[in-house]
Amino acid sequence: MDDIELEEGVPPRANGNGCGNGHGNGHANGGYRSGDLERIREELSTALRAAPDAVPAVTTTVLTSNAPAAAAAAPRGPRAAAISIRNAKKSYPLGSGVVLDGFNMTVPEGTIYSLLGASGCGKTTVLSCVVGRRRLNSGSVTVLGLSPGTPRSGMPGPTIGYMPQELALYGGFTVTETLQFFGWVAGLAKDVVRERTEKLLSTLEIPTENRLVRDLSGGQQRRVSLAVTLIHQPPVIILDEPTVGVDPVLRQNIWDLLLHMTRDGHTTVVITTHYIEEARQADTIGLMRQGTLLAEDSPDRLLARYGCHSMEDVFLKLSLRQQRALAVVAATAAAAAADLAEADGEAASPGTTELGEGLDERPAVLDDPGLLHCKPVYLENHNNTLACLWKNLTYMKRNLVPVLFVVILPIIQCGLFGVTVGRDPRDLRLAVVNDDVACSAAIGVAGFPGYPNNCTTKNLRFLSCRMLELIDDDRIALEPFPSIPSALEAVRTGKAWGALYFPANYSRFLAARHVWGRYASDKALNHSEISAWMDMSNQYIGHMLQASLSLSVLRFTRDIQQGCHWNTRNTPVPVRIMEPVYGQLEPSFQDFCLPGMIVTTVFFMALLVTVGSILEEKRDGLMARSLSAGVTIHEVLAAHVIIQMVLMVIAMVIALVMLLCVFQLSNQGPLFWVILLCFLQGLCGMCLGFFISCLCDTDMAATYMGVGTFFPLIFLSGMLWPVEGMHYLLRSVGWALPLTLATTALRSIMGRGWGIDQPVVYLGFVSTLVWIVIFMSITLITIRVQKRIS
Ligand SMILES: Nc1ncnc2c1ncn2[C@@H]1O[C@H](COP(=O)(O)OP(=O)(O)OP(=O)(O)O)[C@@H](O)[C@H]1O
Repeated sequence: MDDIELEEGVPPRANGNGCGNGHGNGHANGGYRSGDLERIREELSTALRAAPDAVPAVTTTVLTSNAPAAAAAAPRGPRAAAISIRNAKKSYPLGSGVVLDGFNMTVPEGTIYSLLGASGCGKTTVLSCVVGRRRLNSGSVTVLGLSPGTPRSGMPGPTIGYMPQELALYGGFTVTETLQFFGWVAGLAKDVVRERTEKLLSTLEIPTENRLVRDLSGGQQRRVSLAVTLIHQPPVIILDEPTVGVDPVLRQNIWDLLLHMTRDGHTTVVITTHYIEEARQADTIGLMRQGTLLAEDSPDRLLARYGCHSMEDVFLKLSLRQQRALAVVAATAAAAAADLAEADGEAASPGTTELGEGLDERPAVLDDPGLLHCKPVYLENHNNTLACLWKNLTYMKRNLVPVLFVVILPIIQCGLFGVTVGRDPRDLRLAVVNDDVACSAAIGVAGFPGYPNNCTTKNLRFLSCRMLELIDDDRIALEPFPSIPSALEAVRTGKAWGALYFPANYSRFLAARHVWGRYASDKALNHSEISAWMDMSNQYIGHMLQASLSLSVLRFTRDIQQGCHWNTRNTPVPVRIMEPVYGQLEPSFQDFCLPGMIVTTVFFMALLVTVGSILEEKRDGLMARSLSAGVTIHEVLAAHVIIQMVLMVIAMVIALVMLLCVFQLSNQGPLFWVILLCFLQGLCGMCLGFFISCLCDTDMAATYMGVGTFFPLIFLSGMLWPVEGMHYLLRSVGWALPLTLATTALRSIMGRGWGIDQPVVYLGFVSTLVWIVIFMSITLITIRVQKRIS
């Protein structure tokens, strides 16, 4: 196994940046054997155990603005491991391949550790596991002796200051508001935040005037992000590429600041950077490639060990070595796989395990009560919800769109509903052919003689004209036609919705029909009938015209009976329509739609505003940063619930005022139950909004989900059509949905005046509450699952 050629054919670098045969690590021909690796390992272990300063010493410097760091090494004894990662393995559920593959890393307490590696090698993954944002598939991470993510570890939270790679700032906040929020979350007093803000702004050269973060340059924004990380002076600071896009002088300032902070040995910094040479200021450099740590040691020792003049060359050398090892492993027979894997492991991470072994896993500070500020911060900050509430309010102050949306949308929606839906169609044309009498000119004008004292077949006249007068109202416009074919042609060509025909001597035969009753002749019966041809292509208009004609006939019959002093109960249809128990004799479609309209408005308004505000927070890692700072997801949700509830109440009040006061739509029931049910429906919409924003990361995905739920809920809720009219399978689905029973309950409250004691009403409340619990539960479960698999 030792004979495996690990670096055959790699030419030694001849120029100044190349590596010589440094410290026994390489052969003159550039070839390395796993035996060499073994030797390197042993040397490192021996050195580590023999020398008291074997572990990277703390570099101290004075913080001077615009001055290069005067790094004065102060040799110190072995350090406790502030961060220790052992045999970490990690892959993403939706990612391709293994990201961390047996990764080991040891960060001595009170030092700066610079993690270097190519893009995509897994640096951010390592850091996010350290701060407790993600979990390893296997292996262990300890920070100050505790596992991040465990209860009371303070991680995520104030123990660690984490500057993520993405900006993760509220663009609509000023710099001071940003620091105020994160200071508040960290539990700092206002004056402490103010004092530290001043110092950080001056050190990091951030513009002090009250500029919005989004109006700063990219570099300035990154410095604000760094200031947010440092504001609470955490014992462990994790910085993911803090110097990207920063001017070299300022970059040095940032390093000076980090060196200054670690000077007393109580603050530990892990930093990733693309500027390899700047990493030489770190106490320890970890070189990472393809999910494993190739080496970790002080910069000088790395250079000396590999005989290189620059860190780039050390990295190149180790990378080639790893590549060779991996190639050999891939090409070797399966029988030797176990041995090869061992060789590969040795080649891939020389010295890392030994370095780790040389350190005490349990931080010394945990046994030293004098070093309180190095202990994990077990803050239980009950102010987080308040801080999030303040943040949401400040955000709303800067983004009035959601507020305007909540105020204006109900006005527009209810206004449009009031003026469009449910209003009876007007001026529907009916073609009339009257062969009875020539009253066409008098249609719509009360110009006929009254009923005679003695109503007989002979002296009852103009009955067709009286009938037409009773038909005519705002909804129907009668138009005379000379003949049946011409009237039918008008219907066929869409000029009229129907045609009516009064036969010759209609008045006389109708009088005979009334006077003679069951003795009336067939001729009298035939000639006393009106013929009607309707255009039924529009169901609502067709039915409305038919109903209007039938009602007119009834009214007309009563009119004759009253005019002639006959018994008014002798009607052609022996059904007496009494005053309705609930509603009106001619119910309006508007009244039918109204409850569904209110419920859906409140429900979907709350859903939209919730999804919008949470996605806004998730975008650019904003929420992730708050969570890393110690805010819990429950606190984030609680702050949103409070704000959304206020917005919802405003929207609901506007909607109800518009519908009930402005348009005077009818509500027979107690307003209290109407308001409470609407409020709960809003809450229900909000909870569905939470669920959607948990599932979706982009506005587009959320829009698809929102629209995808809108239409099924509208159609199945019974808002547009009675649920009783649906297919029986759909009916059961419809009743189970969040809006259906609530709409039915509201309809019963508003239309029948029922209270909570009626099953239909309280079932609406129960169903809404059950859906709130369901949406909240699946949201929390989703959050947990996402956390587990992230
Ligand atoms: N959420 C995720 N789902 C799936 N794959 C992911 C996810 N996050 C990262 N990866 C993948 O994991 C690998 C390591 O990513 P990571 O961000 O840790 O690399 P990095 O070294 O920090 O890169 P860079 O220097 O460019 O930021 C990459 O291949 C990346 O595509």
